[in-house]
Amino acid sequence: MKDTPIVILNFKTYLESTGERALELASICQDVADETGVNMAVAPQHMDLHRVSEAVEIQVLAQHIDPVDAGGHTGSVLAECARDSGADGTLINHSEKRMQLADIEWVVSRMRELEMMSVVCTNNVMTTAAAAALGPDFVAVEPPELIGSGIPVSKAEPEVITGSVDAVKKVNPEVSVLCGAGISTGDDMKAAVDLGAEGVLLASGIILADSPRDALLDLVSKV
Ligand SMILES: O=C(CO)COP(=O)(O)O
Repeated sequence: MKDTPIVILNFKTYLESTGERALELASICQDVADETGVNMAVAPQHMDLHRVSEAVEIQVLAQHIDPVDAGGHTGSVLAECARDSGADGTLINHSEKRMQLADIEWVVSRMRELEMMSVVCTNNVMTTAAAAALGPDFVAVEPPELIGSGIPVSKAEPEVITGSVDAVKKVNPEVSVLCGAGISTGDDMKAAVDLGAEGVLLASGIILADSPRDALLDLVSKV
């Protein structure tokens, strides 16, 4: 059983969520999860996976894993290395790190073999349906033009969420649908959940807030 609604905070490459500040932000997420009972996960940069996963009990995800087996692949991110660094799973095909379909399938399968969580990011209803056919744990639909815009997908493009939820039900009802892009407030998250999303994937609204703790508490206050 997946514990939803879930909030996944993607640390991206913001300085505000890098290094020591990744640790601070992950601890805040842990505190908010403990205080509110809302399931939270964090996706720090690869270099921060180990220290973050040592410091918190909430789930820690990689931002990307390469479709490679162990061996001669200099510079690639190996699934087993992410796991041994403390990752419980990974984001796959984020719009800032797009992959080919066969490679997405490869990483989803490897996550399943390693009993790790897979979150495939998509950009619209059609790609959400395609991703659901691969059987990941989650798909996260994020219209790229709204990412980092402060304009929440759950208000600007509600049909992308309802359309994704409907499509995924038909293709593979075991897959949970998340949404993201421009989400930052409790109203944004409530609107997403009311539209059928089982959680949100977000970044700038929390990471760049004056008080990430207050922003997170507000985010989960209505679900
Ligand atoms: O890309 C996103 C999360 O992975 C969304 O980013 P923002 O929350 O900054 O719009």
